[in-house]
Amino acid sequence: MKELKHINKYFLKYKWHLLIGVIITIVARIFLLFTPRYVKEIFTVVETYKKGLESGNSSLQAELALIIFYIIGAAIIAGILSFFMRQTIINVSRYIEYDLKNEVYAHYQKLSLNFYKKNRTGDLMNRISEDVGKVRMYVGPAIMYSINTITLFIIAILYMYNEAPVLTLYTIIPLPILSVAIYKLSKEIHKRTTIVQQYLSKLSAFTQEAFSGISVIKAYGIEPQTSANFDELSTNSKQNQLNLVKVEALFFPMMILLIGVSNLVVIYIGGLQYMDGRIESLGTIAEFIIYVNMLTWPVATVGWVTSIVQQAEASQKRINEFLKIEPEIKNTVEEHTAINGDITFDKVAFTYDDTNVNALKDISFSIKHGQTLAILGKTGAGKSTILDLIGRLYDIDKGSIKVNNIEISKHNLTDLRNSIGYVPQDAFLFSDTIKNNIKFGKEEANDEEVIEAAKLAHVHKNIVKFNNGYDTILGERGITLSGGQKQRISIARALIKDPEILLFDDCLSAVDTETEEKILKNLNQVTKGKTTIIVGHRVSSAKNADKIIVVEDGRIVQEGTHDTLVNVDGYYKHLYLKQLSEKSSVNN
Ligand SMILES: Nc1ncnc2c1ncn2[C@@H]1O[C@H](COP(=O)(O)OP(=O)(O)OP(=O)(O)O)[C@@H](O)[C@H]1O
Repeated sequence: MKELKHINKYFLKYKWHLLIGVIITIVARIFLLFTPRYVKEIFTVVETYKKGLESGNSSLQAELALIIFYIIGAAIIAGILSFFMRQTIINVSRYIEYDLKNEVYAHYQKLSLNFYKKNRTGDLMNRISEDVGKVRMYVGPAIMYSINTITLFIIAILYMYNEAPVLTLYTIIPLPILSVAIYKLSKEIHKRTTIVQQYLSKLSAFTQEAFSGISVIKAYGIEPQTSANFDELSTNSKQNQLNLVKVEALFFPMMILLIGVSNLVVIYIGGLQYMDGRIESLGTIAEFIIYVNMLTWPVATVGWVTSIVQQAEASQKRINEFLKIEPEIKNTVEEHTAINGDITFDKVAFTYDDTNVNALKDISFSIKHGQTLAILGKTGAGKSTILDLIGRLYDIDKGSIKVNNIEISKHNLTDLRNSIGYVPQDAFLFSDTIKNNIKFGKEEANDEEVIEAAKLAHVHKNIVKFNNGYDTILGERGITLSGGQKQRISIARALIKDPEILLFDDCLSAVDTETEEKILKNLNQVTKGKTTIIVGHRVSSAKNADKIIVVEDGRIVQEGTHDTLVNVDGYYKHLYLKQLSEKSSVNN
């Protein structure tokens, strides 16, 4: 129960709902327990009548009618109260499920990128859905059935003991056996459920990845292998489900057997006692048979509830594992910090935790507010890493990064990120309209602003050609768009934000050089007064920059402007000449 302590704060939040639920449950059980007593009453009335103590038939009918009326009345009241019992306790479990899901989701969002690299998406999804669902079972049904059992047990045993103490003893003897048997069975069910759960987790992680990468799977024609892998996983999953069903199937037969045995005990011992005259009325035996049947299910639920609690504990443990993870990147400054866009890197070194790749070894440069910096270099040189560090997606190991002459860790993290318009290398679009994808950069933007941003990113003409224009829904990851269109929508998203700092990570790689020139020309206008960093592989995207740096293996190997760098031997001049000759060969 250590892990489930986490839920206590929610119990406290909904304490009044729960208290009302508990009271209703108790009252409902009291009404339910009227039935066996009235059944005994019926026997007594009939027996008394038969003994000829009653004077007339009509009185017997009237008395029986009254008792039946009471039984029906008590059953209706117990039914109505049971409805409200569920409406309170089960509703609370749904509220807590909702709160817990939101808590986990909000926490996921705070966690750093490293967390997402270390954990598979399917696993994250499972913990927020399946595991939270299991914890709900503890919050709702487990608590409801426990109160139910305790109340029913106390009241019923009191009534029974009062009526026939010895018979009570014999009646309840089989119940602990039932409880222990169900507990053992539930434990086995739990063990097998955990295995089923693990396989479901693997299956959903696999499926999620396969569908995200469906275009690659199709392009490589590896559907048969993927299907075979899926088949293997789902066969294992099915086998485990069958193993589970086998033990689950024992549950009801075992209960029916024990109820049968208990009934026989009541009839046999009750019969003997009736013959001995220790029990006055046969009604007592009927009453006890109803008690036995009423108590069997709650007693069985003791084992079942124990298993629910164990499962919830295991699930909450998995949830807590994630909730305990502290975000690596923390906002340490609550007050707002102004950002105008001066950026300085001083001897920055950075190693990715998960791969141990020392991506940046010694990077120093500075760029003033309103200037443009271009970063070039071979693939894997560390260019994207530099951009990620400006947005503080990771914290550096050595050196310092300052924005506005203040260490970035001393900036309010939200302000820092809000001041950045970032266009990633891999444009990600949500399954939503084009308009909303662009407005993602500025939710309150109006249609004119959206169109303006799309025009600047040179994608407006493409969008209006779609039947639904800006309201065109994009498939998952925008698969209905070309790579270049996706990149340009991603650029529009950054531009509409009108941020102080614009970071373009090789975001024109999928557009032709002609469109690139047009976009760059537009960018020249928009980026006036903003600090802009363009990462690329083409000289065309760097030549107008105020400063160019060439990165190689995590270090700056060249620094200058286009005019200075084309005159020095090195990567930039080489690239320039190569791209110049490619261009002239295309023109010829
Ligand atoms: N998220 C990450 N986790 C671990 N290692 C990473 C991660 N991103 C990049 N790396 C590694 O860090 C090094 C620098 O990568 P980076 O993406 O910064 O290079 P780049 O210059 O932008 O390359 P490209 O031009 O291909 O985009 C590479 O060796 C890469 O494998």
